[in-house]
Amino acid sequence: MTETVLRTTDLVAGYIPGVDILNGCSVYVEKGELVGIIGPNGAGKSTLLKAIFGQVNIRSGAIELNGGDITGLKADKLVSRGVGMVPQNNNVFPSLTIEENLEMGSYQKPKMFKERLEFVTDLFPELGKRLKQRAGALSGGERQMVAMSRALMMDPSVLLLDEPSAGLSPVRQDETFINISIINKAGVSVLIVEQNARRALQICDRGYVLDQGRDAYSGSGRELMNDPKVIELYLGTLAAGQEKATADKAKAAELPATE
Ligand SMILES: Nc1ncnc2c1ncn2[C@@H]1O[C@H](COP(=O)(O)OP(=O)(O)OP(=O)(O)O)[C@@H](O)[C@H]1O
Repeated sequence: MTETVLRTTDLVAGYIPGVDILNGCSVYVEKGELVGIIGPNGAGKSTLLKAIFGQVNIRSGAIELNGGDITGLKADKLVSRGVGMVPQNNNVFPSLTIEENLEMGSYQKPKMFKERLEFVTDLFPELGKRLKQRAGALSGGERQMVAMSRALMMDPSVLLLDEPSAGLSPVRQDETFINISIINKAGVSVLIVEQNARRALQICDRGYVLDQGRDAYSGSGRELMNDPKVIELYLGTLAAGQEKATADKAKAAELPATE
């Protein structure tokens, strides 16, 4: 039986009074799922994650975590309830070591540190070897790995990732998508917002296309990637879309094997 970990229902939210950015947005994540949010610039993708994470005023609608109402809770409460968030920018403390960054991730429950450190270094052995290295000295992709690991230190019910591939080179983007798959395969439910729509849909179980603050389309990653309407409106032309998807898929199939 499926179990819904996160659900937004008819969410209306915005930054400035009288200006709504989300206009009735309903999405859900089942336990163990990797769900992607794609859509044009300004559609409200990042705003959706920020609204879930208590950083945007919610005017109406509801957010539930594991069946309990979390609408309007502030970020620190949400973290202790089981929401992990990796913002797009400034998501590591550059002057701290990797280990100190991970400690910051478990500051609400320091007793969990040892066990969770084992969990994240099992997922990413490279982290375990470099615990004393300063986060500021890492590549963009490695920093993203630290940021995601930091959010995993509280053993979240759901991990929210805001455009994790933004600003990374194509190779680092590939590494980041592989790392997200690794996290999800370890049983973590993930909601990811991405501008790199095709690449995100390749790794997602399900996805939503957000348009003007509404969930305009939803389906499996494959369905959305092959839906002519979605391709035409959001992924480029049909032919180019299919060509690119095939090339990306071939590349994706190669990458994990070459690690
Ligand atoms: N802090 C803010 N204050 C006021 N308006 C904001 C703020 N952040 C975002 N917006 C506005 O909200 C709208 C949606 O922005 P959002 O970042 O959620 O879009 P997005 O779908 O993530 O797009 P992109 O892919 O370009 O980041 C935009 O019109 C943006 O200008």
